[in-house]
Amino acid sequence: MAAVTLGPEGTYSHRATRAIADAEEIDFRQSVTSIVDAVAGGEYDRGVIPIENSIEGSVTESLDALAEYDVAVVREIVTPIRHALLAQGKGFETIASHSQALAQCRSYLESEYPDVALEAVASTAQGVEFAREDPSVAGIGHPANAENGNALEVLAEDIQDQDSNATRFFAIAPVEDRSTGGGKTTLVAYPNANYPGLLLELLEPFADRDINMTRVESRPSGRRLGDYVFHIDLEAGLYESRTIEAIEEIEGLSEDGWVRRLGSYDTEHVVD
Ligand SMILES: O=C(O)C(=O)C[C@]1(C(=O)O)C=C[C@@H](O)C=C1
Repeated sequence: MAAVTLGPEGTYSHRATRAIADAEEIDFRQSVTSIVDAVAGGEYDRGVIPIENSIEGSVTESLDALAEYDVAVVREIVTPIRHALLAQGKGFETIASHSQALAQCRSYLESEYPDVALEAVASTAQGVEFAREDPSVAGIGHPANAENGNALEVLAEDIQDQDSNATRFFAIAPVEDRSTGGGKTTLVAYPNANYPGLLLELLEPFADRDINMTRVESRPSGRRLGDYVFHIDLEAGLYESRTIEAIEEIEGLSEDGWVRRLGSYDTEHVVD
């Protein structure tokens, strides 16, 4: 199964992708949006994108791409994130990594390297590659990246602010692969309305049917200030009549906008 994820080799997204595709079938892109675009266009059977981190919260580029493109969510992959500081030696002046990783290590960086410049790059593995090429740069990423090519020193391990640090990824697929089977469902709703009680009305159909909502996140629609797209995750499948009925109510509230059912799926925990 041909899959695409955030590169280069060695990103956390790459590690998550190995749960659904063989190593030789995985290609890399430089941004989450280009991954979603490639899957929506049918270039790949699967794409893996980060959605949410336990310390830093949503990966907003991923949410916005899911609202913009028509794709299916076919699996949720949850993995622990344990960051290491990698460099050719101690003489670096810049630490390069993905903005999420820099934020997840904020306390460590403020206490150990208050004067070092932080540089946000396309991915953790990209930062590590810069460190491999340049002794003035250190990278933050998975410790296994130290051994890829010219070995780097592991200057510190487990530098994330919380031991329990974990990220949720979505495995996405072309829309034909949308499934109604699975214990969780993701929706994106754009009511294109703004009146007192709208959010309450969007939540009630689920509460009334005892459906547990595991996440609701609003993102700006980009059309005007105060206008939002809602990303909703449910602990229920689209094969259940209560889920269909609740979504039909949401569709009724969104007559001037739209509701997209991204699909139902199960969760996989990847520990390595
Ligand atoms: O840069 C990587 O290694 C990624 O796979 C991206 C990403 C993210 O966007 O959250 C994935 C997991 C970690 O939370 C840090 C970075």
